[in-house]
Amino acid sequence: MREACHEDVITLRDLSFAYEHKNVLQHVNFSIKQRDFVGLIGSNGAGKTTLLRMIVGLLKPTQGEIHLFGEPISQFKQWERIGYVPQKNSLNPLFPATVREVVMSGLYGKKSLFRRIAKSELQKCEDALHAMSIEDLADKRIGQLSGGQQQRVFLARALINNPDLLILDEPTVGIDPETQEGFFHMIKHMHQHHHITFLMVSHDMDMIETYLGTEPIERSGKLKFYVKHSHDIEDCRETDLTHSLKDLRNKLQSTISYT
Ligand SMILES: Nc1ncnc2c1ncn2[C@@H]1O[C@H](COP(=O)(O)OP(=O)(O)OP(=O)(O)O)[C@@H](O)[C@H]1O
Repeated sequence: MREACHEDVITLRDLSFAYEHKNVLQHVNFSIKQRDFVGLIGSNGAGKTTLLRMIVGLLKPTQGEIHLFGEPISQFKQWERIGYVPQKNSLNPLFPATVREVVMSGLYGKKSLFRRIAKSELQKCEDALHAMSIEDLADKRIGQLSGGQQQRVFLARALINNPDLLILDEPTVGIDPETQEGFFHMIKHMHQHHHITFLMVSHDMDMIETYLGTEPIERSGKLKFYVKHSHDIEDCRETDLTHSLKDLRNKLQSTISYT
């Protein structure tokens, strides 16, 4: 069971980044504590995706430090604690994998792709498919799915390790408003009941202001950080992720369209 505490999950110290000679981020300082929900806002080109890519180790800062769960990123090895859903438009729609293969790939991390897959790992995959209500899509090619369905596949992939931290880069871009609403219900539920820490880039100011308040807690250049801390959550009972999401899914299906 995850404990509510004040451990820093992400610490950014004096972080700067430049692509060749173009400065994108300068002297960013911010920390995210366990079970915070952080909304990262900024105009196009402000450096939001660049920041997320540094946090998940895909880009190296030009200057400054990143700590993950208290460890310098260069020494951090527990990548299964972090689920990352990149921006939809950075994916290749012709990728020739099935939904199940994409979700399973979330388990591999930095381990070999060619090792034997254990029964327990197959079960984790089925649970993640089930939680996102996409069991019936498991054998379809990812490229054949709608934008909303693809986002659920990538969320299932990010959830397969039961992560402590979920990093989402504009998860609802290109998705219709009703599906967006269902999606936000779901991630709020995951935040409140599953003690997951969230870092989410979004342009949806309605959702950000409704859940995280109207004032950013921190500004850095063109970036604004909106935060809901764990102690602001009224009801934070923890329940089993798969079953709880199934319940939520049933409730949502009876009120709004969720596909
Ligand atoms: N691989 C790259 N090489 C050079 N410049 C890049 C590269 N990727 C991004 N940039 C530039 O860096 C800046 C920040 O890009 P980034 O994608 O981080 O912005 P963003 O805030 O996520 O924008 P958006 O809201 O449009 O997704 C932009 O000016 C972009 O053109």
